[in-house]
Amino acid sequence: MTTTPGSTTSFTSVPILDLAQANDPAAKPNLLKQLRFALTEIGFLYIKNHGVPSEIISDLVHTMSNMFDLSQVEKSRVALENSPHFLGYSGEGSETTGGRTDNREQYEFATELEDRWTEGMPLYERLKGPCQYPATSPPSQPIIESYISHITTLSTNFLTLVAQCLDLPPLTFHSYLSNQHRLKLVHYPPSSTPSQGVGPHKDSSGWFTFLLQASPSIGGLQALNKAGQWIDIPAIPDTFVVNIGQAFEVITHGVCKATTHRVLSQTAERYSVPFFQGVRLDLTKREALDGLRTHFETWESRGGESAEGREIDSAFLQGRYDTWGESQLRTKIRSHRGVGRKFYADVYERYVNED
Ligand SMILES: O=C(O)CCC(=O)C(=O)O
Ligand SMILES: [Fe+2]
Repeated sequence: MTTTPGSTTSFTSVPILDLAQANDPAAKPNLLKQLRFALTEIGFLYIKNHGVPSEIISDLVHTMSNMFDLSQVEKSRVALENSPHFLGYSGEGSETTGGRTDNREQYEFATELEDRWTEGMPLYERLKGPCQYPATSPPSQPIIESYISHITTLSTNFLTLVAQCLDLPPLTFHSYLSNQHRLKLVHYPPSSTPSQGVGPHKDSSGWFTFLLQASPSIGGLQALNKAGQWIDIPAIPDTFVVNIGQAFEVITHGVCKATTHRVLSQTAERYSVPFFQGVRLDLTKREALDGLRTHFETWESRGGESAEGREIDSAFLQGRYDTWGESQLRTKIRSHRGVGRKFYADVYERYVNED
C-alpha cells in the first residue's frame, strides 16, 4: 500500500487541449495555462491537432485488427512469455492488476533495440531487446515502427510545453528520457456482465502515456477523482488521451499526479493503444527527487487522494528500489509471473512476495 500524498482534485471531466495553439504566439499562453491546470489538478487531458498524420493512425488500427484476428497458434508464436524483455502477445486472463485478473489480450512492442544484456549488468537492462512481430499481411512491423516514431516525436515535443507551463526551461525533462518507449495494442473482448478490463492502477511505465482510443463509440475508460468518483473518459475522434506516469509524479514532488484509472469491459469489444514514454532505467530516486527539488518545494501541493487511490501499488514512490529500472522490472514480473519465473528466477520470489 502506498503512502503517496495527494492525487487530484474532484474533477468531473477532462479538458481537450488544442496543440495547434503552440505555434500561435497569441494563443500559446492560453494553451500553457490550460496545460498547467490539467497537469496539476487532474492528471489527464486530451490533445487535438497533435500532428500525427491520420493515415499513420488508420494503418495502425487496421493492422491491429488483423493481428487480433490471427489464430491462437499464430499469436502464441510471438508469446510474451518467451521474451525476457516482456515484448509480445499475452492472452486473456494472463495479467493481473491489483490482484485481480484483467479481461484483455494484448501485444506489447517497444522502440526496436538489440539485446545487450550480459551476466553482471543490472538486471533491468534486460528489459531492452527486440520485438516479436506476428505474421500479418501486409506486414505489421513497418506500420508499428512508424507509429512509434511519430508518437515518440510528439511526446518529446510535448515535454517542452510541459516544462514551459511549469515555469521551467524548455528542455528540463528531455535529459531523463530513455531510448526505449513501449507501446501496447490492446483488445478488450465483449462482456455480458460488468467486469474488469484492466483494474485500477497508476501508469508505472514512465513520464507520460499517450493513449489512442481506437473504438470510436465504445466507453469503459475511467479516472478516479479525489472524491472517489469514477469519471468517464470517452473516446473523442482525432485526439489522444494523455496522462501522467509515476516517475513524473516523483520528479515534480507530487505537484503533478499520476491519476488512478481503470477500464470496465463493455458489451461491445474495444481496442486501445497506449504509448508509454520511457524514462532512463538508471534514474535513481535520489536523482529524481533532487533534480527539481528547489523549484517544486515552493509549490502548493494539491491535497488529498481518495482512499481507493491510496491503495494502488507504487514501488518507485515508496523508495523500495534505488533505480527506476528495478522498479520497472518488479512491476513487469508481478504482472507477468511466467516470464519472471523463467528469466528472473533470482529475484522472482522477492518481487512477488512483498506487498
Ligand atoms: O485501454 C485503455 O483505454 C487504457 C489502458 C491502460 O490504462 C493501460 O494499459 O495502462
Ligand atoms: Fe493505464
